[in-house]
Amino acid sequence: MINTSIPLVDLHRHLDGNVRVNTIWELGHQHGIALPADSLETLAPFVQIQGKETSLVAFLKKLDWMVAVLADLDAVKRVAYENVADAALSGLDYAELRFSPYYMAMNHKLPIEGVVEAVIDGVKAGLKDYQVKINLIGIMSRSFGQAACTQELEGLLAHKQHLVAMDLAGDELGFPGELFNEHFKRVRDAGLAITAHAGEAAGSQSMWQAIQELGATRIGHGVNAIHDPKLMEYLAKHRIGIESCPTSNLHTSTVSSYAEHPFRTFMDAGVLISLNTDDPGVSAIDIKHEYHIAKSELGLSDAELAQVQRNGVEMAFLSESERKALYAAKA
Ligand SMILES: O=c1[nH]cnc2c1ncn2[C@@H]1O[C@H](CO)[C@@H](O)[C@H]1O
Ligand SMILES: [Zn+2]
Repeated sequence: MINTSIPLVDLHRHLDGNVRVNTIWELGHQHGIALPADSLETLAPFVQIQGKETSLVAFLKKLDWMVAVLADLDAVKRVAYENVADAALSGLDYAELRFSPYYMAMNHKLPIEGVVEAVIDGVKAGLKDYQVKINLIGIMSRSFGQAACTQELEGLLAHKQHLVAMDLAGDELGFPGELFNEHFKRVRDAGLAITAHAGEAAGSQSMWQAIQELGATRIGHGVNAIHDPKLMEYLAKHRIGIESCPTSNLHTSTVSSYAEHPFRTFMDAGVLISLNTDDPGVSAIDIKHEYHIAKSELGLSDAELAQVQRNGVEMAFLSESERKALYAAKA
């Protein structure tokens, strides 16, 4: 199912949506933070999806316990370290880990720039112990409004040499992309690439906005493009990559079943599309699960899965020489 001669990548993976249940438990106890359950087994349903949620916003609440236990910068560093370990142990050759420092900092009033530094440190430490290539993407969490995103942007730009791109995540319906045009002008001026969550809770208009106004060259989810033939054509022609996360789309009720997921529609329209996990800790999945689902539920053949694997490498925020090196390591 996974072609071992092609690099396996995950380009859409929230570091702060992938905190181990055991780590939430340990950090909670270490820092005297009241948790909603008195055992590991009973804690899991508070942080992992059981069945599915009714909306994106309901889904996003599951991440709140993951950041509630980030009581100090060591906790942030630990979570970043474990994310590198999890990526390597799940068989990935390359992962782009994205994180929202404002969201990670807010419960315990940590310094935003300090959180960015702790994530970078934790990833560095992880790379000493595990074999995987990692790049970081900074997130602006739109759910906290424009001013919070300005603070978040500034904390991230202070360390822009450690980032490959910036993203906009959170409540897409409540906080449309137009509110963040100025923020993304600064991102473009800083020379970083841009991806944005769009067409997940809102319609195709949100994707046009992300592409034409924010400057996105990749789109997270993009599910709702299929209702807009002009957009589908545009995506294919301009090689705008769709970072698809089928299980997350089911868990947020963006699609009502795997059978209704439009992954195949994108492929048939010649759109560049890859498979990703989104919030592996919340969805309790790994990348292999998504390839398994793509085969068994989305109906992709092994040849199509190989194409999806290659699409991921093509979409990655890597230089051409890094892309070649990734392929060479598998040959
Ligand atoms: O599927 C998703 N759609 C939109 N936003 C998301 C998703 N998963 C996580 N976040 C958001 O990303 C930030 C943490 O990295 C938080 O703002 C969280 O709400
Ligand atoms: Zn996401």
